[in-house]
Amino acid sequence: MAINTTDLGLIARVAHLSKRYGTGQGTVTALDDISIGIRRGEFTAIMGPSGSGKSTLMHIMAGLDSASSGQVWLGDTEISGMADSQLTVLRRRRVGFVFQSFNLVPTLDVMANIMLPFELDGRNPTAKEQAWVDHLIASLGLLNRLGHRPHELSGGQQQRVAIARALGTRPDLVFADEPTGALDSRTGREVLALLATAAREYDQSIAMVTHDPIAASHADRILFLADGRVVDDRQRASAEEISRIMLGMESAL
Ligand SMILES: Nc1ncnc2c1ncn2[C@@H]1O[C@H](COP(=O)(O)OP(=O)(O)OP(=O)(O)O)[C@@H](O)[C@H]1O
Repeated sequence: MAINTTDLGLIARVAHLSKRYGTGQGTVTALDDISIGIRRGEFTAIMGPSGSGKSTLMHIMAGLDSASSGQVWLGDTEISGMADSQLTVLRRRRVGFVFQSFNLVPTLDVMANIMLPFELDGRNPTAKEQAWVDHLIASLGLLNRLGHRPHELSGGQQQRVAIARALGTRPDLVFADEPTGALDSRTGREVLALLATAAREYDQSIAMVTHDPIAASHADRILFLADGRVVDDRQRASAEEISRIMLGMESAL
């Protein structure tokens, strides 16, 4: 099936995606025939109760895990069925990650952490890319921290370094996995505002997995998963509305 995701305004798409773990009676269906698209330039939150399949969906869309059946596209590239070596290169060039635990390299300073995706790709940034990285560093307030190691920074500062690293190569899609999970609420709000700004001002597509209604309320769109299926799809919602939807989902389980 040839699908041009770009024509659909989508940066990523899954069709009839299922993921099963184990075999026989012990089989767990983590994702059950999901078909969704992530829209280009949007900040999308993926929400759902514990065990609903959020991380599994994100890992498969990011090429970190394989599907049991169904198809997965990043841009116009079908990644389902790709060899691991191809996936590694694709992730390096076209995907950015922001994790709850920041995942910075402790022995590298801030500048080296931010430049790591270029380093891993075995190349120097072009002048235009370096200007973009410099802009990110300045706008994320990291200019006077460039020589520091991660342990010398606060949690919020470390997450800002991780965001600069994720946006630096202008990836097709940034995946954020509970990016505010390790931060206090005020610092968490700042990080969410930065992600929302990246989508609005830089047209950066972002998919964020979270179980926090306040975090999801910063997103342009919220996909709700329950039991491995998409059960709701909203364009913006308040934290209160999201909590109500989540409560309804949990009582229906
Ligand atoms: N490697 C694995 N082996 C077996 N089962 C797994 C594996 N990974 C996930 N699962 C199961 O798949 C289902 C979905 O898990 P997943 O981690 O995607 O949920 P989640 O919504 O991200 O949960 P949480 O919010 O608790 O992180 C769960 O029932 C989980 O136990």
